[in-house]
Amino acid sequence: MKQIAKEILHQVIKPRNPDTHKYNYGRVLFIGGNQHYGGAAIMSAQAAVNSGAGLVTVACDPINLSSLHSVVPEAVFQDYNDQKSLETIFLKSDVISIGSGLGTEAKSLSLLKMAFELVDHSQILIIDGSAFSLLADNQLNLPPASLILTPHQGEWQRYSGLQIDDQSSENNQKVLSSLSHDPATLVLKKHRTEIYYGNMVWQNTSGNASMATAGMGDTLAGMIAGFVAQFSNHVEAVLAAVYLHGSIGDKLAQKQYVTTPSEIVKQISAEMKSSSI
Ligand SMILES: NC(=O)C1=CN([C@@H]2O[C@H](COP(=O)(O)OP(=O)(O)OC[C@H]3O[C@@H](n4cnc5c(N)ncnc54)[C@H](OP(=O)(O)O)[C@@H]3O)[C@@H](O)[C@H]2O)[C@@H](O)CC1
Ligand SMILES: Nc1ncnc2c1ncn2[C@@H]1O[C@H](COP(=O)(O)OP(=O)(O)O)[C@@H](O)[C@H]1O
Ligand SMILES: [Mg+2]
Repeated sequence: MKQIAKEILHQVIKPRNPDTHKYNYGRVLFIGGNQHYGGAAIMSAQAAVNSGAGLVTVACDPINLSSLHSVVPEAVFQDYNDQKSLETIFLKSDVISIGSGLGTEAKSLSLLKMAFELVDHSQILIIDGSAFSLLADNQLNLPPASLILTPHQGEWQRYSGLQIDDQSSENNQKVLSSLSHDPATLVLKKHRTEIYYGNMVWQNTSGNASMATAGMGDTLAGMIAGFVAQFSNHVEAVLAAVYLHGSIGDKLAQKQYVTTPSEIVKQISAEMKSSSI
């Protein structure tokens, strides 16, 4: 298993070409944020915006509209009940992240099915949070797209059928390759998060227990979305996002006991700047 170290940031994050505009940095769509979990979609959007995604849209329950705009005015709102408009935005997106705060009700399942039907080979689909509970309880095949799965160990247990004690590299690789036709990226979140792609396995070396706070994974999904939207090698971009998320937490934990998602997102851009030099 390879260790992910700081060098990955310098490898992935490069100075921006001066002659560019926002659409060169990717269109990202989040589908999630039901009546109870609006915060999850908002935290993801905030992380993607601060990671440099060019245009971020959040398709969520309309109850979240004013809180979304008060926290992240940069994000575009889309009512997830308006199927036609959602489909139009979906087809124009480079990266779609579904599941953070999606919930497990009938609406959540119909949105997941819609995403699996619409997604295309040229798009990157991130699957997070509630989507794993839906996948575990319903017979759905993963679609043909560049897939990035970001479960925590409990979600992976539910979906893969592997008890946490049985989640060895060999077992995880075996299940992952059986789940999808094309190689998918698995980000198995835990104290030392592991990333799987084909026959490669990496272990993160950053992150700490001050980060065991609600929304920390939603924030990571947003950072991954922002990174894969703008950096071309999407596996390296995932490694960099995972490392940066943990290393920001490590810096903050030198001076504080608890780290919140809002504090992480404030540091992303400055850390990216110092890594790009
Ligand atoms: N403000 C908001 O809007 C927020 C919205 N959120 C949204 O909520 C949805 C559900 O997300 P969720 O994480 O609560 O998942 P859930 O399906 O209840 O599984 C949790 C169970 O799994 C187990 N477990 C085992 N290993 C684990 C590990 N490493 N890390 C964590 N858990 C681990 C553990 O079992 P235990 O160890 O306690 O026996 C635990 O009881 C999802 O859409 C998410 O985006 C949240 O982000 C919060 C903020
Ligand atoms: N003890 C820990 N050490 C390192 N990282 C942690 C620790 N606890 C939580 N994290 C990180 O926080 C995130 C939690 O993700 P998740 O459980 O999906 O959160 P949520 O769904 O509440 O947003 C993961 O990236 C995980 O690696
Ligand atoms: Mg989560």
